[in-house]
Amino acid sequence: SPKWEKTDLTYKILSYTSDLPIRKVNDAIKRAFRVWSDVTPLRFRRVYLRQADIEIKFARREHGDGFPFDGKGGTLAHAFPPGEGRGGDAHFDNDEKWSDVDQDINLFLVAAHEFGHSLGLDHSNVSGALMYPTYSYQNPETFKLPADDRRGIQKLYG
Ligand SMILES: CC(C)C[C@H](C(=O)NO)C(=O)N[C@@H](CC(=O)O)C(=O)NCc1ccccc1
Ligand SMILES: [Zn+2]
Repeated sequence: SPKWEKTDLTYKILSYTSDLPIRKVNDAIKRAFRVWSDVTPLRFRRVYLRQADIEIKFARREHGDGFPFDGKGGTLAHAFPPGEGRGGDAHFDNDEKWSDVDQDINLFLVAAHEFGHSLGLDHSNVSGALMYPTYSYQNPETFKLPADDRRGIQKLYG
């Protein structure tokens, strides 16, 4: 499966959700990247003007990549595997109610899952894994990367 051939990766946030203050979105995304940099040699740097490896945006319905979102519920977000251009990019469905506390959809957890895809991970069939196909809330304050996800990412970038 495709992987990045460099460890210093850049990301750029192109748009936001109106559900959360900008600083909370920035922080959730920063913490979601840290989930993966904590267990690999990967480093993530935010850029503001130049093109980035991983471009992040909130969008609804058709948003230019041929994979339209589906309104509230269902698909929450999607991300492209490593590569040039849209490779690595992560899109979040702006028809979801994004949150940083328990009710609604926790942005940190979804972003950590999407960035797993951005780095080359597929879905896991291990229940409880971050890369399991379906979202289930857990307290982000006490979040610890499950062993299956750690194994998966270290197989790619260990
Ligand atoms: C076929 C893809 C495009 C489905 C999409 C996904 O896996 N994105 O990475 C997605 O939004 N999946 C939903 C579940 C679903 O649509 O049935 C989800 O909860 N993804 C986010 C997620 C999953 C597990 C842990 C944390 C977040
Ligand atoms: Zn997924």
